[in-house]
Amino acid sequence: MHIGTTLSQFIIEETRLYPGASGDFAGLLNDLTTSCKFIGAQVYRGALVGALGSAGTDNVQGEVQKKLDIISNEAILKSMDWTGHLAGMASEEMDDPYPIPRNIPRGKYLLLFDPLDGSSNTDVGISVGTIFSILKAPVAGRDAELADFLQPGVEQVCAGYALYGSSNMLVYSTGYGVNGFTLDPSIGEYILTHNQMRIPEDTSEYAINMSNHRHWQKPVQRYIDELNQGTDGPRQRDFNMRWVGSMVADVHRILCRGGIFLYPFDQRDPKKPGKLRLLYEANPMSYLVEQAGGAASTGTTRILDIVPQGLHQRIPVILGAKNEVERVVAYHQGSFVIP
Ligand SMILES: O=P(O)(O)OC[C@H]1O[C@](O)(COP(=O)(O)O)[C@@H](O)[C@@H]1O
Ligand SMILES: [Mg+2]
Ligand SMILES: [Mg+2]
Repeated sequence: MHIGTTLSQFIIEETRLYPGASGDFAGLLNDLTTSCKFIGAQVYRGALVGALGSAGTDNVQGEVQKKLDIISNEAILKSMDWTGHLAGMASEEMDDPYPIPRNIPRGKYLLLFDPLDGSSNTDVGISVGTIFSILKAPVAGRDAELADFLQPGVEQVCAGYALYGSSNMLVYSTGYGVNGFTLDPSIGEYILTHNQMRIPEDTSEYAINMSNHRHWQKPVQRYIDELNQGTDGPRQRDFNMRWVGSMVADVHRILCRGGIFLYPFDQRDPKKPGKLRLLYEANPMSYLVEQAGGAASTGTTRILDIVPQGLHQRIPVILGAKNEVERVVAYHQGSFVIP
């Protein structure tokens, strides 16, 4: 597909790759990306539409919800629950799966999403986004049960995100590489601008919240300390650090120019294996990263192989440049011999 292709043209072309496709998936993706245009418009208008600040409610994660968390969640539910493409939806902001309204036919797909990623940045004008993951419903045409959502990441048929940053971008994959589209506000269309995005196997840029250093386990402390030692240390070259505090923005940077992103296990709350959610954040981002030639691990396990135990399960996340992720994994295995 050539640069300049509209998203709808791209989706139609991609559907040709699936002989016998009904068009349901194309319809689902079109409807979902329309809600991303709406959410983006709310984010960009911000204070003008009273969208900033806290909603004063807590979510199932025990976090105070921002108004934009709620606005985004509602936008996706309302633009998707009547389409007939879905057997069910699950959101980072809702305790339980969202049942499709009674009078609507149940579809073939399940939609899982983080309606607004980077909530701590909503009120300060820093990039935020929406992350989504699409699975096949084990039994099409009936209400999805909670267990239906607990499929390993390898089962995803599509994953992506919308980034509400200096421009509104949509990046996704259906298993044929990763492509990025930029919203042209003058025509309201996403246009293909980033074809077949690739992550270089090596990098000199890492992203981690350094303020958690003392809470990390030894392998991660060792890895990060060596990066910070630069030319004075065993890596014998300098590394640069970036941390936006919005996973969607940090991962987008890695898809654009490479890097490694870590939100590792930390000992602050040993019961909580990590901050990021497996189904809404780790799985879709790991799918994109692997499709772009990178790797994604907890430090000990390939993320896409994990069998989810719960809707809001959290895990450690280490993803990006293949050789760096493999080095962190090797440190976890206690082998100091780098592969
Ligand atoms: O504030 P911290 O500890 O650096 O955490 C930042 C991380 O938390 C998140 O904001 C969590 O996502 P939500 O905003 O969707 O809750 C990630 O986007 C980001 O990578
Ligand atoms: Mg998030
Ligand atoms: Mg969120």
